Amino acid sequence: MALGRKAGKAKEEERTWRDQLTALRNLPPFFRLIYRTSPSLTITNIVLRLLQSALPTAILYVGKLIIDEVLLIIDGSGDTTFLWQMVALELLLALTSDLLSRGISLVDSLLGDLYTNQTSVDLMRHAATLDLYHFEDSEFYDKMERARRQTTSRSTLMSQMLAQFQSTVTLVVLGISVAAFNPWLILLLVVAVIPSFIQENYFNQQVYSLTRSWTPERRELDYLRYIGASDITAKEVKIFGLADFITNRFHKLSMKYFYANRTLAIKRASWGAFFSAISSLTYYGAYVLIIMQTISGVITVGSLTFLAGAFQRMQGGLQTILSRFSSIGENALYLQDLFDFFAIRPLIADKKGALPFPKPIRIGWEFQNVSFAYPNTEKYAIRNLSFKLPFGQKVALVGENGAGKTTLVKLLARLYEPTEGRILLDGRNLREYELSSLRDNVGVIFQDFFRYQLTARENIAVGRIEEELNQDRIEDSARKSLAEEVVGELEGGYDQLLGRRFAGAVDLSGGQWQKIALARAYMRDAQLLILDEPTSALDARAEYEVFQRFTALIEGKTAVLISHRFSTVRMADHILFLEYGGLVEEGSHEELLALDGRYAELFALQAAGYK
Ligand SMILES: Nc1ncnc2c1ncn2[C@@H]1O[C@H](COP(=O)(O)OP(=O)(O)OP(=O)(O)O)[C@@H](O)[C@H]1O
Repeated sequence: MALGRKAGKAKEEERTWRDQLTALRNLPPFFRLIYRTSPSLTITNIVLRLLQSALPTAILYVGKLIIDEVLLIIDGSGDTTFLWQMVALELLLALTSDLLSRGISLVDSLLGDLYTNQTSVDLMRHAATLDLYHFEDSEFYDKMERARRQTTSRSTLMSQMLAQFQSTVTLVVLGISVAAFNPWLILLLVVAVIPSFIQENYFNQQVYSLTRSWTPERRELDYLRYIGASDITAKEVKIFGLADFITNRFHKLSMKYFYANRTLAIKRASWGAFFSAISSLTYYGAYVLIIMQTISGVITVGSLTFLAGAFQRMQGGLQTILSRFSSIGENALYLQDLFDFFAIRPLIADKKGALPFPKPIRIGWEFQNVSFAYPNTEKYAIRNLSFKLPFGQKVALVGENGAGKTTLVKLLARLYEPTEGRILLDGRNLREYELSSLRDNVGVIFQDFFRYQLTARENIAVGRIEEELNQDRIEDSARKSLAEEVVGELEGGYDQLLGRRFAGAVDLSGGQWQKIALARAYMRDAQLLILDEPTSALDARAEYEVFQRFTALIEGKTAVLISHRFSTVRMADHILFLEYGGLVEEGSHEELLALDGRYAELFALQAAGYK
């Protein structure tokens, strides 16, 4: 079944000649990208290559003049001064050619590095504009993975394009001079090279199809390599003895890919050898032709060396141009992946004439019959949810695992949009507000907040990174979130590198990390602050203290708290009890206890645990 699917997929991925030719239209925008990276280096590159492209013909021609002159001198009618002048000229040309080649490869590599950096930056910038919808879609990951690979390998395409231009000019110059002696040689050349070009092209397409159809597996291989040897997984891998499981899985999958690749490589090599033999045959055919013309006195011995040399160079040159052409076509196909990625547009974006976020908020939020299902799922994570969140209120969301609390928060922060129903803010749909000003005014600390392997200061400053240098604000936030005592114990204080990945870094306990992450909420200073269980690793007393401070310190702002601890939850003005994505009870702690429903039941259960 899986195999059948794979075969079907490979077919679907198969690229035709037409696709490859169509992909060539990616070259002009690609060239513009290169030019934009550095106009001066691009122009220098072209000028150097243009100069270099005339040199092979010139060197061969001077060689011909030298041999003819030597023969004349032997016969007694030559000009020795002219001969030495020509030898000196050839030396000069050879030196220039060497210098130009080195210049070209230097400019190529500088331009290539700049291009790689620039594309990586563009890629990161673009990825940052996309929605969570995209990041939860495996097809998107495949696309991003393919595009990411393009950032480094596409600088080769750049050199290829420029080299192609150079080789073509060289070939035209050589072709004109050879045709002046014997036009048939050109025909022979074409016969020698075209079939091998066709086979080359065919195999390039096959390789592309194979690589492309294996993207998910290659992603899996990368993933296995990562979990097999990473600071984050090392603990579990050891405890559960997973090393063999991971390496075996990696080995099996990588060998499958190897076999698929090997078959193709063998076929390619065999056909390649066959067509090379044809090329050699035609070269010797042309050689015989030129020798016979020399013997019969039609051309001089100097011309013989010129033509034999020029023919060989042209054959090599044409072969390179054609195979490079198919490799450019293939690379241009890969380039399509990069452009496809850049063409992905965020689904959540500003409408025309989007409104600035209200400052201050007057009324607050209202969920009207909101339902939401995650992409590619049928199941609703939020169902027909209606409630009001008045500005200034402290609301707690309660419910068992999977009840929809985090999802509700994501909707409130507009990381997702409701599938049905609407969310109003001050009477207007949340969609009508500018996304950037919304993000500025809504701060969320998630339960799975990220532990940046950066300094303590930076870990706090990410809450509002523009204030990275505002030490007072950072210290103030740390004080409020109880992170101050954590930082106080660090040898390097705020400059201490955290985590395990880099030298000199110090790792923190789960609770200490949470205190640091909570400081981000105070850095943020938004009108709506949401804490989605970032306190679960704190001991009961610390969590109580954190929330008590939190509600007191953000007086006048709206807060949404998620916690499984009722001692914390009861501090909220209003509590929403969610079950299966729907609202089942709401009210203050006392009201909900009096109701004696689901909330009271869970509260009693937890209280019993402490008795
Ligand atoms: N990215 C996702 N893609 C698909 N389904 C998801 C995704 N995230 C959550 N879900 C599903 O949506 C439902 C609600 O999940 P949510 O994370 O909102 O629950 P929660 O109340 O925050 O749970 P917990 O207390 O465990 O944090 C669950 O059934 C979950 O399986």
